[in-house]
Amino acid sequence: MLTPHENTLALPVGTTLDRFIMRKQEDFPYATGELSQLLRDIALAAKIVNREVNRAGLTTIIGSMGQENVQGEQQQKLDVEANIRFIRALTNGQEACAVLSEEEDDIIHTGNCQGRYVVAIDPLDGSSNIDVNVSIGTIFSIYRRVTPVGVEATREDFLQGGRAQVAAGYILYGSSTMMVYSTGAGVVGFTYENSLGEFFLSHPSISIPRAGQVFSCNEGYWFDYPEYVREYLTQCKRDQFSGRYVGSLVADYHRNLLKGGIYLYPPTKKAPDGKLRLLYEGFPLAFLIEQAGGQAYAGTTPVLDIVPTDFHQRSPLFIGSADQVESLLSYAAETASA
Ligand SMILES: O=P(O)(O)OC[C@H]1O[C@](O)(COP(=O)(O)O)[C@@H](O)[C@@H]1O
Ligand SMILES: [Mg+2]
Ligand SMILES: [Mg+2]
Repeated sequence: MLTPHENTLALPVGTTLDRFIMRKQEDFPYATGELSQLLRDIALAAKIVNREVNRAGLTTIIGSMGQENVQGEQQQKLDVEANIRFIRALTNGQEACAVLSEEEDDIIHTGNCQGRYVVAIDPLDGSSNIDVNVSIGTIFSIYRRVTPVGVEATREDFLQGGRAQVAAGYILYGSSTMMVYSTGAGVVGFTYENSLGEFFLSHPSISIPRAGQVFSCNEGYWFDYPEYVREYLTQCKRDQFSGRYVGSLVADYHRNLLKGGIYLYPPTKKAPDGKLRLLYEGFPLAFLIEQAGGQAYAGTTPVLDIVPTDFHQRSPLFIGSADQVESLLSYAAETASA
């Protein structure tokens, strides 16, 4: 008799995302199907954003909005477009009662107070790479609400902490488009077939190699990095590990997830708490990496153990192959004990 997880893994490569989600739900007869529908809603918005990304160079959707978002960062037209598309899909889908987006100051109430889930989202990640046709992405994180069904969601629904996530994932708009997610029973990946308009199972069970030989960080900030990070990176170079940095978190993360490696965004003078946002970048990617057998730390604290206090809170991020993250932590421990 197969366990529910094994049953899902037994599905063949080429299974459509819809069928996969349906079969996975059959493994849990008491599940209501709302989370499954929510994942379908996200996949639908991803297809629309994928279309916009693909033709961005031919439309007026490329370029800057000429204004900053709530993070004080230049907003790109595609940031705004992706934000609209995901919020619309989540609103129309009726499973999410509220959405937290990188592009919005406050929670967006969808008007679906019966919805049992809330979603935190980075609609378009790597926006500095849009204009130059380099891979970009979307990152999402799903919680079951703690407030009662029937009333509006509140801050508490979003500030439950990373270990409370029921699902998380990302879409990579790359040389092919992929959706990778976990509902807490391993990590699966689907590749989008443009002409058929479907995501197909391509990576039935993703686990990150324990020993990676890649480091990914913005070395332009080298002199701002903590000493222990510089020492670790120097050792990586002595060991002739490869340096790989796209500058789109989703793309850097995806490569390391499949091939092994560590991604580092340490605190810098410009960003003393790190640059990446906890609720829609750090938490979802940390949830996935633990599901894939890797590790994620913010300094010396596991990312998923951080208690969030703010929607747009930032945090350092060291994430990837277990051996590499542990090695980095040993440099941190040495510094602390010196
Ligand atoms: O230019 P930097 O400092 O290396 O920052 C790159 C990082 O910033 C981000 O672009 C932030 O994401 P957004 O594009 O969603 O704001 C990450 O994707 C990326 O890894
Ligand atoms: Mg981002
Ligand atoms: Mg973004």
